[in-house]
Amino acid sequence: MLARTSDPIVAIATAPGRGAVGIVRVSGRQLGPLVQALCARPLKPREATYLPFLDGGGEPVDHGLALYFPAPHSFTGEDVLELQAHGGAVVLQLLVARCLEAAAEVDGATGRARLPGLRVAEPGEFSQRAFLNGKIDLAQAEAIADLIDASTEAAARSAGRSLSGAFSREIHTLRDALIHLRMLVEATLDFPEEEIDFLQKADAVGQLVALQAQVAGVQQRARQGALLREGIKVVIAGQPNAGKSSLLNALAGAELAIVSAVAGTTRDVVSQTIQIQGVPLHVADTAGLRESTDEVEQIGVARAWGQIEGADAVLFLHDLTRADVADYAAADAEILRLLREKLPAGVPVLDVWNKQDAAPAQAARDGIALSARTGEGIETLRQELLRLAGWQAVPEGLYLARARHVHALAQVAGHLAGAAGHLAARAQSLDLMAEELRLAQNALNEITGEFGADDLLGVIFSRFCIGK
Ligand SMILES: Nc1nc2c(c(=O)[nH]1)N(C=O)[C@@H](CNc1ccc(C(=O)N[C@@H](CCC(=O)O)C(=O)O)cc1)CN2
Ligand SMILES: Nc1nc2c(ncn2[C@@H]2O[C@H](COP(=O)(O)OP(=O)(O)OP(=O)(O)O)[C@@H](O)[C@H]2O)c(=O)[nH]1
Ligand SMILES: [Mg+2]
Repeated sequence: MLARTSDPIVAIATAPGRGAVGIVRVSGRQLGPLVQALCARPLKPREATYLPFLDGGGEPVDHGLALYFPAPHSFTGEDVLELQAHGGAVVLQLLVARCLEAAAEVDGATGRARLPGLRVAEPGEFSQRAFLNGKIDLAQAEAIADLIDASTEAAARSAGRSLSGAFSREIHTLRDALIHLRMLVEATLDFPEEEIDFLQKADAVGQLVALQAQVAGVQQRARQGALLREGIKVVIAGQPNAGKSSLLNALAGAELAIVSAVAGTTRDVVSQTIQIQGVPLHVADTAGLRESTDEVEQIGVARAWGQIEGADAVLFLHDLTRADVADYAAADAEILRLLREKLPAGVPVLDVWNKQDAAPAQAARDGIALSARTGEGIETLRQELLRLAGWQAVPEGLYLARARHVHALAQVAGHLAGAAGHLAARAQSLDLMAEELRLAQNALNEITGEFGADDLLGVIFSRFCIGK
């Protein structure tokens, strides 16, 4: 649950650990008396002032820059005080403690506490206030967290674009077109005798078709953005000694997993996130799949299946030097049968033929032939992985969307399809069409948070880091 939104709050805004500068930030309704206690003078709005930050005895805790942003012209929309101090864990803790202490002190001028109720902020609470005070919408607030968490340049750039409001503006454009259509339909419902004429004249069908196309476009870019943010999980599976660990190492460009000629080397799952054109791929190397009497190996095989069941794509690795041996091929066929049985529909299984360097020239096989040892064919595999992930390298206009946004857009598309059905059926079901359009708008509004349940907000903001 989120804490009370009216309390003044304080937190260290910079990353934990040592740094040249560290910032303590306070947000609340009336910070003047607190400023007086800490800085011993009033601060000019939005101007950096170098001064000592004072403790209760008038001694400096640190010397730094104080910044005061009077409401509503601040990040949160409330009064904000920033103490930009030296970046040490202890000095910043001392400053937070000093803020709490000064807030509780009685102000000589008023006879009341300087800042009643000041408390340490919950994670995400500064951004939550910015949202509640209309400084940013929900999609932008999420973009702040995504920008901070971005692990690739492409992810950071598209989060920056969402933060600037580009994603929200597209959602607003869709919403405006939707509202226009709703007005048309609702007006027709109010004047039933003119119905056909009205909708035809305004080309309601054309408007709806155009809107569906726009939603499809945004959906596509949001899906790509979600991919950039979340990536996909790729599991390397196959018989012992196929070269699974060698392949993980080749993809990662590092000796992460133990490679040996002993069949059954890998037992624990070894996972690594690699990037291909900025798309994060979470790759897992697993134990070779075979019947075993070794207890530890059995556990390894069970873990491998556990990984496979959670995969977005499986690389089924085969040893080309043994692919024509009847027993080997039969074991592969059995593994494939189990893969099909255990994998949800739609999860691709890509055949990868390893040890091409050591295999005699072969007839072409479905899938990709490569050598984890020499690196031959690895680039082809990387491109194929991008394709499997659904990456289409849209060069411009990506937003770092979340699964939540993709889901909401799918709902919008579903309701619009419903509306189109009712529109085709005409008079009998115009009220049903109106309802579908209303539901479509609700789903759109959920993205920017202009309509949304409190629990949804709680989930989003509680995942922020403290002080954000
Ligand atoms: N020192 C510091 N750097 C920071 C932040 C901060 O809080 N403190 N931010 C925190 O995340 C980000 C910047 N976000 C901010 C957003 C709005 C305003 C602000 O003062 N807005 C006013 C005035 C706008 C204007 O002059 O154009 C407003 O919206 O009315 C400040 C910071 C990144 N860098
Ligand atoms: N010639 C050749 N040998 C390879 C290649 N890839 C792997 N090997 C060798 O095949 C053997 C097994 O490689 P690993 O990567 O340990 O195989 P694995 O599939 O992880 O095996 P388990 O962990 O036991 O299931 C090692 O001796 C590797 O050096 C390759 O592309 N060419
Ligand atoms: Mg291995």
